[in-house]
Amino acid sequence: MNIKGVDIGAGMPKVVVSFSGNSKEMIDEEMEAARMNTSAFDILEIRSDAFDALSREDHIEMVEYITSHMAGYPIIYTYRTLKEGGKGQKTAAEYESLLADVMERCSIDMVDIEFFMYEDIIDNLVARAKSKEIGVILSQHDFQDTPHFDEMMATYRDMLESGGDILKLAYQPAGGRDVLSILSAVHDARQQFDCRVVGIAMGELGKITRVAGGVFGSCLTYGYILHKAAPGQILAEDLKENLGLFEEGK
Ligand SMILES: O=C1C[C@@](O)(C(=O)O)C[C@@H](O)[C@@H]1O
Repeated sequence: MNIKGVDIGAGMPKVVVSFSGNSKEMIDEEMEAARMNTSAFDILEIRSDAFDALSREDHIEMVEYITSHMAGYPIIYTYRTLKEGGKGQKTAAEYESLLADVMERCSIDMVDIEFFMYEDIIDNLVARAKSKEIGVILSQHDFQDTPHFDEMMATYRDMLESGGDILKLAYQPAGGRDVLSILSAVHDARQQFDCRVVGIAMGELGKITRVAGGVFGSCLTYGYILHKAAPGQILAEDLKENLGLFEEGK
């Protein structure tokens, strides 16, 4: 899956930085910091749940403001709902309408769709993304818990069957065993289903999954440049440097 020269799923995991500013001033700061750190990341994520207070038109304008200024990078559009750890308070119907509109009108390369919405919403959004040639990340987050290994495997399989190009799970581990379970699920899903996967254990305990997840098959790792978008995120610059440890021939 090659987007703007970034080959996702080949070689090292690609570093995604999340922009989570909620005003033009904050976004300007984030874009400026990104331009000063171009070697620290590969992909940009717009966390649009930060724009929840804006009207639809202003929301779209903010997204376009970022995509036009950062056009050289692959851009993921993510509206993270409250129940999956974000700030987004929209109902399922509003969520569907927003994502559909953004896919129609904005220059995004990938869209993050929360997999545990209603099935018909997922089907509609995936179909729309495919028709626009927008890459589909299907995701699930739990900021309280880590499910059992078998459940993670079933979720990865269901996500693949629903048309996900990248399948992403992010959970809060209660201990080292949970971190290992997540890495095992990443490893086995990658092997068994031959798909692009991401597995993140959040918090301090989970940092190893952000740095070493690629060894087990994770194709993306999320970091930050100015503001953390999730617990345990690592500064993009440090992330890139540490990923180098796992690079062949280094
Ligand atoms: O899904 C993810 C991963 C994440 O939750 C993290 O733990 O880094 C951060 C989110 O912005 C992103 O959409």
